[in-house]
Amino acid sequence: GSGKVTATPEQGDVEFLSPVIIGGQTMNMDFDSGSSDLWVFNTQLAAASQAGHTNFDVAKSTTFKMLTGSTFTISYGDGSGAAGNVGTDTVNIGGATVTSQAIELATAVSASFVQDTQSNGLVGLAFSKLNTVKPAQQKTFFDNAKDTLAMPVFTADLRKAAVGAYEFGAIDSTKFNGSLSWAAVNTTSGFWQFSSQKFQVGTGTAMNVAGGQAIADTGTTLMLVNAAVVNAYYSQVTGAVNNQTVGGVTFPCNSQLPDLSVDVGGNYMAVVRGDDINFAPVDQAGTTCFGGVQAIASNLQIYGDIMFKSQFVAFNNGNNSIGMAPHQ
Ligand SMILES: N#Cc1c(N)n[nH]c1N1CCCC1
Repeated sequence: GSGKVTATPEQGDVEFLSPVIIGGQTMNMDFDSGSSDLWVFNTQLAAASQAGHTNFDVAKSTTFKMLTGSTFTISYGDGSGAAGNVGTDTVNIGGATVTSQAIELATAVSASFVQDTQSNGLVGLAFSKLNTVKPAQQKTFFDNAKDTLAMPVFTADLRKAAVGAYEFGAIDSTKFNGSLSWAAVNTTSGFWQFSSQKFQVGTGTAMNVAGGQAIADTGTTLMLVNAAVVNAYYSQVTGAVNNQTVGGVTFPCNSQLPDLSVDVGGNYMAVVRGDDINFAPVDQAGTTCFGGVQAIASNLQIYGDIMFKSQFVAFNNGNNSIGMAPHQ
């Protein structure tokens, strides 16, 4: 079969939320191709952490089973994290169903998750080797579902300030222009990682990023790239400054931003629209804006939602490849 759900952007496209039915309870969750734990807000959490959230209630599920002795602890690159215990239940995402999916029940979550009351947990869609459950590591929803899907794929169709979709088991070719360009994925790191060794600012010449690698990460809001890319890009933007106070490059909100093209697997240049790189104002007057492309001090670049807003992306675990094409 296959399963399709909406992907609804939060204010400012900070993240995208999708409905997941767990033991008959519908939870709006953040699908994250950069991590591999499925964890939920639930009634074990302190009342102050539960406030404003939809909280999964084990007692209301007739199919939930505790995995006695199992725990999870996850921390993300932005310093946020969650920890708790684990059970299994039936998970239905748009019709794609797994009957015994590990459900990680947070007993502690960091402040940024508590404050984000629209999100009630994460669905990790990276490779299961990154799952944090102990003593026995658990599989992701996609790993559990893939053999029952018509095709071992899922796709991300994320749209700027508009409702998009995640689909499991099918590739909807009406959603992208032309045909998908496929790149080999190196699964060693547990991420959807591919070679990305070139970039181009606007209509300029293509430049090299030595040893450039990138991961496709729906759980990251921005695009975190090599400092050489950041410098080359913002050198073309009048008034762009590296603003330590706000923690990255800002520029005048009325800037005409160039597109940024990045190499995917050596045979496709994914064009990220300049308009999408104007992420958000940092001041009340809306005169200074924060860039959607920022530097990361590592060779592993993180292509997050800023890229997904320009590119339809297919994740293929059949032959471990990633397909991209401009949105239709
Ligand atoms: N940082 C970070 C991060 C990432 N690289 N992928 N997903 C992330 N998060 C999911 C929820 C909070 C952060």
